[in-house]
Amino acid sequence: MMAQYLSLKAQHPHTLLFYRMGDFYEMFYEDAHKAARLLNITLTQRGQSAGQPIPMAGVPFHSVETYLARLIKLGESVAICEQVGDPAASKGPVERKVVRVVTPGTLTDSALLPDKHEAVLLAISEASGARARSQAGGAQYGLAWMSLTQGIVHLAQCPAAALDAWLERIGAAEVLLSAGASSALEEALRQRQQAGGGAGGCALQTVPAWQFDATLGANKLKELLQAASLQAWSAEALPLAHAASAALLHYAAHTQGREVPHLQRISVERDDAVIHLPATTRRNLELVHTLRGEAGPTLLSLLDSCVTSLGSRQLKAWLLNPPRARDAAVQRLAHIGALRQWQGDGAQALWQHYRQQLQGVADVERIGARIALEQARPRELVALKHTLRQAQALAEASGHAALQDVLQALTPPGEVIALLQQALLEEPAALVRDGNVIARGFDATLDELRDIQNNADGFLLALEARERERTGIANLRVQYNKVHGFYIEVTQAQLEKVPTEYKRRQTLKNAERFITPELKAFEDKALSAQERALAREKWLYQQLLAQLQPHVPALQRVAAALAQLDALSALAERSVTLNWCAPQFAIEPCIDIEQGRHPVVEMRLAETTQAAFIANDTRMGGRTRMQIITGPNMGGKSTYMRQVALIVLLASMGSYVPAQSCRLGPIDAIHTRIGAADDLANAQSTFMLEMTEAAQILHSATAHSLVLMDEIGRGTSTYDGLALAGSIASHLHDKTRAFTLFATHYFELTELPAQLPHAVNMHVAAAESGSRIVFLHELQPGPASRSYGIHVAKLAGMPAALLHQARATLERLQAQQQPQQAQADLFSPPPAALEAAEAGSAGSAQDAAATQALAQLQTLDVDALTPRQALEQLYALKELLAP
Ligand SMILES: Nc1ncnc2c1ncn2[C@@H]1O[C@H](COP(=O)(O)OP(=O)(O)OP(=O)(O)O)[C@@H](O)[C@H]1O
Repeated sequence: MMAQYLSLKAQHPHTLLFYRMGDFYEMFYEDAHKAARLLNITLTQRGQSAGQPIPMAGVPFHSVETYLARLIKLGESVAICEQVGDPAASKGPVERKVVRVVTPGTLTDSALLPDKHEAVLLAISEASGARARSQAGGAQYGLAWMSLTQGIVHLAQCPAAALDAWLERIGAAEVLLSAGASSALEEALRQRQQAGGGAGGCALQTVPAWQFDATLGANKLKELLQAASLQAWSAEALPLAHAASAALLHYAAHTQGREVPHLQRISVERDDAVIHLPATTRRNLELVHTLRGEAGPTLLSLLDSCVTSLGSRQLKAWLLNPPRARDAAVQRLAHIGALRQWQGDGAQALWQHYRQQLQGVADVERIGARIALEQARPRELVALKHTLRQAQALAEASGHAALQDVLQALTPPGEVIALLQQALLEEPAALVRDGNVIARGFDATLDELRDIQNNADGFLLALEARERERTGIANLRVQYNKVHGFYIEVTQAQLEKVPTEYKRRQTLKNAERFITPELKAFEDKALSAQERALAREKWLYQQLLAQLQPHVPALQRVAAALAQLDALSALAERSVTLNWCAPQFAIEPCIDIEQGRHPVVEMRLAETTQAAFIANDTRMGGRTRMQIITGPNMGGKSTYMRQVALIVLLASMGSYVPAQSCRLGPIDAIHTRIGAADDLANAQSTFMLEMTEAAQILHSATAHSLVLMDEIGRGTSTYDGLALAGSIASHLHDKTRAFTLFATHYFELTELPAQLPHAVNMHVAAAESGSRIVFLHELQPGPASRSYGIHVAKLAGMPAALLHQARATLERLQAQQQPQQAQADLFSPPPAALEAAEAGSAGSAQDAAATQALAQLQTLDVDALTPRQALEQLYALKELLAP
C-alpha cells in the first residue's frame, strides 16, 4: 500500500495528497506534518519505513469539504485520491487514482467557493532571451486567464510597467508561473502572494517551462474554438499569450482529471478598453473592501441589492471594469430607464416585477460548468430545472421593448427542462452514490430492480403463508439475517413435517433453519438488486450528464442573461430608492455634476445621525481643470473628492449617479493619492510611499484622467512638503493636464491659481459660533480663510490646558509669519522659466488677482444664490481686486 501511495505522491509532489482509506482521507510523511499544522488535526503514526514510524494524519471523508475549504483559503491545493478498483476483486491494495486536484484558481463547487466570488486562474509567460526583451523595450508578458465556471479564456500581452495593473484587474486566486521565470517576475508575484486578504493575495504554482509553448497554446486555442485560425478573434499575433494559454489549459485539465469541454470561447483584452483603476484607487475609494479590508460599507455593498449571486458577480465585474467607450454604459442606462418604468397595470415598477421573478434562481453558470466537468450533483440539476422554468416564463412574457435583447437571451433549451423532469426525482438524494436520484418511469431496468427491493416484504409474507399451509407447520417463519441471509425457521417439535426439498442451513438449540431453491433464487435476486440498482442509477446519472453536455453553451447564455437582468434591476432599484439620476456623456472633456453626493457617506449619515448630506456641485472642463481645495479638518474635502470619483465611476459603468445631473466627457483613468499608511511589509516609509504613488500618477495620468490628491507633502517637513506639493500641482496642471482635485492644508497653495490659468480655489465652508465650529460641508469658490485645527482638536477632547498653550503658540507663529508676497514666491517658476515668462506678459499681482476673480466668477452658479449671498460674493470679488 505504501508503494502505491508513494507512486501517486510522486505525481503530485507539491500538492497535499488526500489518500482514501475506508472512511478517511489519510496523509503521510511531510503532508501529514503540514496538514496537522494547518488543520490542527492529530498527527499519528502507521507502520514503519526504514525502521522509522511513518507520520500520518487523516480527515473523515464525510466532512472533507470543511477541511478542503480551510486549506484552499490558505492557498493550498489538494489532490483527491479515491479507490477506483473493486475491493472484492483486487489482490493486494485496491486500485486508487487521483480523480481531481482542488486548487484555489479552479474551484466550481459552491461548498468551497463563496457565491459572490469568482475563482480566477492566471498563467503568465515571459518573453525569453535578451533579444526579445530589448526589441520590445523591456520585459514583455503574456497573460491567459479564466474562471472555470465561466468557460472563457481571456488573453492579453503587456510590458513590464503595466503588469501590476493587469494583475490588479484580473484579481487571480492562483497564478501559474514557468519554472524558468525571471527572478524579477517571481519576486513581483511573491509580493502579491503575501499581500493576502482584501488586497488580492494569490496562490503561486510553478510548472515546468515546456508547458509554456506558444505553438501548442495556439493549437489548443484553435481546438477549443474549432477554428482553423485565430484571426477572427484578433488573437493571431499574441505568441506570449498563446504560451500562457498552453500552461493554463494544461493545468485546468490536470486539476479536473479530464479535458474541460465547456471552454469554448476566447476574448482578447486590451488595457485601453477599460478605465484604469489602479490598486490604490480601488482601495482609497473603498470600492469592494473598506480601508480595513472589510466587505462593507463600500460602494459595492451599497450597490449590490441583487437577488441572485449571478447578479452580484455581474455587478462587481461591471464596477471594476468600466469601459472607456460609452456604448455599453449607454445601453445599460437605457435598460435601467426601461426597468424604472411602471408595468402596464401600474401595480409595480418593472424592476420590482423582475426581482420577484428572479427570487430563488439557481447559479446556472456554476451548474453549467459542473455539468461540463461531470461534477454536477442531483439537487443542483433539480434547481437548474426550476430556474430554467423561471427563465422560460420571463422570456415568454411580453416585456418592455428596450429589454428585448436581455429577455430573449433567457429562452432556455426546452429539451433540457423536459429531460431533467423525466430523469430526476423531485427531491433526490444529495449524492448519487446514495441512490434515490432517478425518477420512476425513466428506466425500466431500474424500476424492476427497485420493485424487487420494495416487494421483498410482500414476497416473504406470501411465501411464509404458503409454506405454513403446504407443510402444516403453523409456527414456520421466513426470516433474514446478515450472516446467513434468508432462511425458513422450524422449531424442534415440528421437524418431522419438514419437506425433503428443505436444505438445512443452521442448527440452533430449539430450532433448525432451512433454505429452499425458491428462497435461494429470491435471495440472490433481492440482495443483488440493491447493489445493481445503485450501479444502474450511477450509470443513468452519467448518461444524463452526457446528454446535457451539448446544452452547456445555451446554459451559459441563459446564465449571462439572468445575471444581467438581476444586476440591471438592482441598479434600477438603487436609482429609485436612493434618488439617483441618469448621467449624460459628452464628447468634450468635462465633469459637470450638479448637487453631487457621496453615496456611502450619505447612507451612513442617514443610518447613524439622521443628518442630511450636503450636496455639492463640480464644474470642470476645458478651462477649469484643477480645483485647489482648502478648508478645516473634518470640513468634507476628502468626502467631496471621493464623491466626484465615485460619480464618474458609476456613470462610466452605466449606472445612475447620486446627483441632480451629471455630464461627463471621456475618462481613461481615475488616480488617487489619499491618506498615508506605513507600508512596513515593504519597508517603505509614509513619505516614501506617498512620493512613489504620486510619481506613478505623474507618469501615467493623461489629459483624460481624473486625479485626486489629498494632502500631498504632509509626510515631510513643512517647506519640503509645501515645495513638492506646489511642484506636483504645477506639473499636473501644465504637463499632465488631468482633471485634478487637489486638497491641501498648505494655505500657500491657494496662491497657485494666480499662476495656473486652469486652476481655481475652492473651500469647504465652516462657521464659527463662539468658540465652537460648525462644519457646513458646503463647497464654495475661493480659498479658506483659516484652518480651525485647534477647534477640531477641542472637538476631539484634547485637554483644555493643552489647547490653551496651542492657541498661544499659534498666535506667536502668526505674528512672526512672513508677509503674503513671500509665500507667493515659493511657487514662482524656476529662474529659467521666469526669464521666458518675463519676455511675455509676466503676471503681476494685479493680473493674478484678476485671474482668480475670473475663475471664481466662472464657477459661480448665479441661479443658486440667494440675493444676500450674491451681494456677499460681489463684495468678495471687489475685495480681491482692490489694489
Ligand atoms: N457633504 C457632506 N455632508 C454632510 N456631512 C459631510 C459631508 N462631507 C463630509 N461630511 C462629514 O464630515 C466628516 C469628515 O469629512 P472629511 O473626512 O471629508 O473631511 P476632511 O476635510 O477631508 O478632513 P481632513 O482634512 O481632516 O482629512 C465625514 O466623515 C462626514 O461625516
